[in-house]
Amino acid sequence: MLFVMAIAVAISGYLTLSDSVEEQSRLQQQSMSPAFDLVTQELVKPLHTAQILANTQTLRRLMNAQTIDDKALLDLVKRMSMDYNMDFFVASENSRKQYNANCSTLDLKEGEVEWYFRIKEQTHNVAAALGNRQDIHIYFDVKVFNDQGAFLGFIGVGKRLKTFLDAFDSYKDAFGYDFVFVDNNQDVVLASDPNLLADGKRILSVEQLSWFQALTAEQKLLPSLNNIIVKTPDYINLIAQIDLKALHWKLYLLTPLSSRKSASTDAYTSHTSFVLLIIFVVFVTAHVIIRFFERESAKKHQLDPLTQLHNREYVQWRFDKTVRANQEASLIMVDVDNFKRINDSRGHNVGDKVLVEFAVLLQSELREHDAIARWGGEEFVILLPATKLETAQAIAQRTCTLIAAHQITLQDEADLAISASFGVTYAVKARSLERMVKVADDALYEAKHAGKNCVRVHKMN
Ligand SMILES: Nc1nc2c(ncn2[C@@H]2O[C@H](COP(=O)(O)OP(=O)(O)OP(=O)(O)O)[C@@H](O)[C@H]2O)c(=O)[nH]1
Repeated sequence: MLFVMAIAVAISGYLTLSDSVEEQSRLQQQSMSPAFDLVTQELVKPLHTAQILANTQTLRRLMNAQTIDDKALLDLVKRMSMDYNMDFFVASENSRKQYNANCSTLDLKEGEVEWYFRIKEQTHNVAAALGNRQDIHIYFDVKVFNDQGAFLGFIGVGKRLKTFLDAFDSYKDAFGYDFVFVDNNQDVVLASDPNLLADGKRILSVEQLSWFQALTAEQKLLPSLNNIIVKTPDYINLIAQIDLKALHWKLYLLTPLSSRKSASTDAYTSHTSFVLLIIFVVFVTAHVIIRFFERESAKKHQLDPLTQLHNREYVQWRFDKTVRANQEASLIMVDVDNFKRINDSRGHNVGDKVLVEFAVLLQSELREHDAIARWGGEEFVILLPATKLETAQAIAQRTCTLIAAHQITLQDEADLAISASFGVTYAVKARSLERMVKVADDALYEAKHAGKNCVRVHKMN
């Protein structure tokens, strides 16, 4: 049983391992793909659209005019916003005005509109900034140039982040991961942890985050942290990194391994229980079957304590084999004559001795494949499989003669002569032992009535 249990645990371990690897890949796949989709849909797409529009001739022509046609530019912004279903704006260097999708304009005054003058000075042509603190938005600003490369202003798109953050929150609930957007200065610009959200006053560097600090010096220098596992005293995280090249941003997705651990533990528990249950059922079934066969076998092999002959069960078992083999069979019932008188006159012990010697005499005339049993009292049954009636009758007759000629020698007593009566029957196809015994018994009864010490034959109907 211990061996079986050890195998069970080993199988379970193997199944769990392969399952947990599958489970982990599946979880990773499951948890990452919606995040990638979300980033593409909510962030990369608006950014790319703004980049394409920055190069359109109509926009560049309107923005390149010395005197900006405010109405025409507002119309264009409105049309682009409707066409792409995004809120675009244009900030013009020549008019120092911002043209919004809702047809409003805003003067771009130095000292008041900080982003315009800051991003204008940056070398990158694309910038992203968080704004509108009450309903947080991300703004992508793409520089627009004329054919000569002179700076004309920006085309920008504002993306409301509430949907983005809500979606991330639901993924966080489902998969437990966190995200952190980091700009080219390694500053955290956007994160699922509200405490990390840049608020304009306090900008955190990614290097201040506990998981980043837990990385080795070599890992920190790697171009990508994809598939790096990082351990802090509180958690173990798997990192996935997406580079938003246009913005020079990186997105880190942190998936806690604890949820995977529990998935693996669950898989292990369920497999072990399943395998143990199967082992238990197999064990109990095997036990019951073995016990059944042991009992059957014990019954078959139980010998009569006095004569050492087999019992009825053994004859039944041999008879069933004959039936299965579709064989003919003969059957002889034998009964010691006047046995009561022997018992009464010579005592029970002598009666026993007679039965023992009688059994030996019966066997002496039988063949290897014949089956003999003590049927009860002084009555015996002999099954002769694959034996014709004539042969069985001849065997019965020989045995009858042998017994009648035999003298039982007794200590301090005169020898004792015995005889027996025989009833024989035969079946072309053995079907029912009970039936054959009944017919043979009838023949035996006839032999007794015919004066005993003789053989009688009754054929089966
Ligand atoms: N000594 C001894 N006697 C037994 C044993 N089993 C049964 N008997 C006795 O065998 C006797 C059988 O007697 P009956 O059935 O009248 O048969 P019978 O005297 O042989 O008469 P017939 O069969 O007509 O020849 C009974 O007295 C039983 O008590 C046994 O194991 N040992």
